[in-house]
Amino acid sequence: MNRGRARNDGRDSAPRGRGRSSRFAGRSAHRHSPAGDDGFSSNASYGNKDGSSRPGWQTSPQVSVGNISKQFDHISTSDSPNQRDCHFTGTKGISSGLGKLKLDENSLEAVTPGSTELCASQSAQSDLRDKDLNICKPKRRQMIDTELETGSSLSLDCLPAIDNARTLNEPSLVIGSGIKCTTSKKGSQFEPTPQKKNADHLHPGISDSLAVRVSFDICPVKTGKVVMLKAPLLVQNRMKRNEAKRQIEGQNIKVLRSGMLLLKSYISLPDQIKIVKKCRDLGIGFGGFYDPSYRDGGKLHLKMMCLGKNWDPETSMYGDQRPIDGAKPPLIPGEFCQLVKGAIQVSHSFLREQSKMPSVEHVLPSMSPSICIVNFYTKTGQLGLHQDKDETAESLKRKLPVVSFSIGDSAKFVFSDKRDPDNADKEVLESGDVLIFGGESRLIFHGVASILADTAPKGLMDKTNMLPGRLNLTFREY
Ligand SMILES: O=C(O)CCC(=O)C(=O)O
Ligand SMILES: [Fe+2]
Repeated sequence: MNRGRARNDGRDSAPRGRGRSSRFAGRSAHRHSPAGDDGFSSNASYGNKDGSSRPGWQTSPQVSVGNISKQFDHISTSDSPNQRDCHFTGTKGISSGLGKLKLDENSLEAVTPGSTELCASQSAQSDLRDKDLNICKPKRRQMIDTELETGSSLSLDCLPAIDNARTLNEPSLVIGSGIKCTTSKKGSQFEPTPQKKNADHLHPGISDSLAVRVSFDICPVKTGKVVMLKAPLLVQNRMKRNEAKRQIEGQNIKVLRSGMLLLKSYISLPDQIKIVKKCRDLGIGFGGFYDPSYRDGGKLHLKMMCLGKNWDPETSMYGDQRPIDGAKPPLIPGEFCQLVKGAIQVSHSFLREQSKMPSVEHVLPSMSPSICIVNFYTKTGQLGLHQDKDETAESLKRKLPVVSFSIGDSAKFVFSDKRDPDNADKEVLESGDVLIFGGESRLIFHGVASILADTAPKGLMDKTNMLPGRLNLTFREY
C-alpha cells in the first residue's frame, strides 16, 4: 500500500521521518472474503434527511439480519478462556530456546485465518470467547504440565495473563510458540497467547530469536490505588464542546473528492468502545500490535497490527504470515466487516440521492474487506503522505475503496493528488468518523500530519481505559 515514508528517490515528503514504505510490489491471487455474509450491517438512519438518530451498527439500510451489538456483547467482552499467565516455577531461565513449550490444552487456533476466509464469522468467534470470563476478573489458578524441547518437564503455575500484563503495564514478550512471557519482580511468566500454543504456525524459516516480539496493550489496567486526577478545566471544557459538537453534527456526509467521502460520527460511541476492546484483545495476542519498521530499520511512528492478511512495511507486500515472528494475522471480526459494508451502503444511498442516478457503483465501487490494518498513534504519532497501492492489480483496477475508521483522539489528516504536503488538503478526522476513498480517489496521497491530543470522547476513554492516542483501522479488499 505504499504507506508513505521518506524515500531515497525523494518522492516522499512531510510529515517527515515517518510513514510507510513506497516500494510497490505486484501480486497475483485475489482472495475473496465472505465478509459480512453473516448479515451485519449498519446505520439504517445514517444520513437520513429527517435527522433521526443513528442506531449504530445494529441495523442496515437494506439488510437487517442480526443485531451486531448483541453479537458483539457475546464475543468481545473478554479474553479467550484459554489465555493463561503462567509463573515459571522451574529453574530454567527465559531464552528464545524455550520457543517450543508444549501445552496440551484445547486448541487456540480459531483466530487464525483460513485459506479463504479472512473475516470472522460469528460462530467461529463465539467459540473463542467466553462471555462469562471477564478480563478484569482473576481466574482460577491452574497447573499445566509443560515440557521443554530439551525434555525437561516443568510445572507452570498459571495465573490470569491479561490481569498481570495489564496490571504491570509492561511490554511483554511473545515467544514464537505462542507463549507470551512477561518479566516482573515475581519472576518470569508465560502465557499461551490466544491464537495457538504450538509452534507449527510459525514459518519454518523463522528462528526463535526472531519470534520474540514485544506486544502492546492499548488499554492497560491502572496499577495500584486509582487516583482520579481531574483533567484541567480547559481540557474538560474542550471535551464537553467536542461531545456537543459531535451530537449536533451527527449524521453528516461530506464529499471531499469524487469517490472520497467522509461520514462524520458514523460509528456510535458504544460501537467505538466495542471496537477498542476488540482491538485491545487482539492487540495483546500473538500477531498483535508491534513496532513496525522499514527495511533500513527506520521506525514508523505508530503501533501496527494486521487482520486478515499481513502487510509488511519492509517489503510493502501482503502475506499470510508476519515475517518478523511468523504470526498469522487474526481474522477480521465479522462486526467490523458489517460496519464497513454499512458505511458503503449509506454512501451509495447518499450519492444516489445527490446524483439522481440509479447506480453509483462507478463513482464508489462496493468492496468486501479482506485486510484490515490497525494503527495506534500516540499523541506524537504521524504517518507520511503515501498511496495505498499494495493490494492486487485487480483490486486497484476496480478502484475498490479503502474504508478508514477513526477512534480516540482526532487526527489532522492530509490528502493530495500529488505527493506535495505543502499543498495538501486537510481534514480533521474525529472519533467515530469513517473516511472512504475509492473510485477516482483510490490512489490519493494521504497521511496523518498530527494527532490532536486530548480530543477523544471522554466516555470512550472512561469505558475502555485506552491510552491517550488514536486508533485507526483501514479496510481494503485484497
Ligand atoms: O490513520 C489514518 O487515518 C491513515 C492510515 C493509513 O493511511 C494507512 O494505514 O494506510
Ligand atoms: Fe494509507
